Amino acid sequence: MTIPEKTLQAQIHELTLSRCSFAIYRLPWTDEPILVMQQEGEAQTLQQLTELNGKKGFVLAPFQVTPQHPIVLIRPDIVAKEWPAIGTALKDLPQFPAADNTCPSEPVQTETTLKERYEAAFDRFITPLKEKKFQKLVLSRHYTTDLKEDFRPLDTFIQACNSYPRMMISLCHTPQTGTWIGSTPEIILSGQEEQWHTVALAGTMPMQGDVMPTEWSQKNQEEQAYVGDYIRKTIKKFGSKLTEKGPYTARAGQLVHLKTDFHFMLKETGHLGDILHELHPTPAVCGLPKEQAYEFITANEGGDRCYYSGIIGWLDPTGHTSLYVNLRCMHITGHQATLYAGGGILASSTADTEWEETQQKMNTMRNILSLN
Ligand SMILES: C=C(O[C@H]1C=CC=C(C(=O)O)[C@@H]1O)C(=O)O
Repeated sequence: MTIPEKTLQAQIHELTLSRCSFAIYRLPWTDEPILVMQQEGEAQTLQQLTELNGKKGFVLAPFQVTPQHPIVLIRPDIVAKEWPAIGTALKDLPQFPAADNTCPSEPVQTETTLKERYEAAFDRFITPLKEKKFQKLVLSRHYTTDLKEDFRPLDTFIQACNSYPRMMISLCHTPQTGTWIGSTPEIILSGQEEQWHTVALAGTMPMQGDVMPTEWSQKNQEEQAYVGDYIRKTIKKFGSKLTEKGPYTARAGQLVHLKTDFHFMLKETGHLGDILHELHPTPAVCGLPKEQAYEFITANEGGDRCYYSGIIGWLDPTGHTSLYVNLRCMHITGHQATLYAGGGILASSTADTEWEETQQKMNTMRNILSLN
């Protein structure tokens, strides 16, 4: 991706310190940054995904909606593509008030403390799995790291674009959500007119140098099949002419996942919010049975997922929609970043392997931070 002018880097940095609402994103296999910005007021907040029916804009939805973490919708007063047009669009902006600086610095935890905490959560999760109360539960964690003095969000966005051509890269800021940067491999809903697409993505292995490993363990195959079954069942309620491709091995940075593509037809696009409400959270980020798993995770995970494992992207019922699950992401707070990752746990899982998998997933963001 071409590097924008230095003034643009500084301008975007300033905007992340204000009460402006904007997103810059880049779709997989494209080289085109897209800016969506609200020129006045703050992003709309919603309490339910169904409220997105018929709406257009850039969406950031949390894993769990709470008063602190609403669904936000950035009104697309400005949409600009490519750096020169983005630079022009940002020239005559009104002055936005400064963001509340209410984020006290988090103490940076040692790896030993983080691992002990993870192991305790793993124990809470594995017991009901072994008792067959759940078929699958996704356990996630987060950790906070200090950023370099000269950290610039747009630099990191560009590093992510250059490092991860297959992923959807985003930098999103609203007063309600703060600043999020991510690099996600997982579509939740994309398409236009009658043609729609979603995926079942689960199971993880590291790349072997430049070679994609393709021998999948039974555990990985099972955890992906749960996601596939759930998506198939959900999509059948809304769409017709469902076709499926996979599971096949798909690369995501230095990892590979098992992926099934689902293509289907929608007669009308005014109810995309209903589909999202039914799909989210899929067993790729939650578990089965869904409602009980959701309750269990929010009560027992021991952390706040905020916008990690929620939904991020562009929604347009009359044009093209590209919505993703917000994975491999981080929340920027002052001079710190909080990175998030999780993984599917089955009764056969072991804590060490699952911990290692979250490390590898967090490396997606960690690696580009160290490039800055
Ligand atoms: C929950 C995450 O990944 C999901 C997507 C692909 C593979 C996954 C897994 O192997 O567990 C997860 O379901 C994450 O990146 O935090």
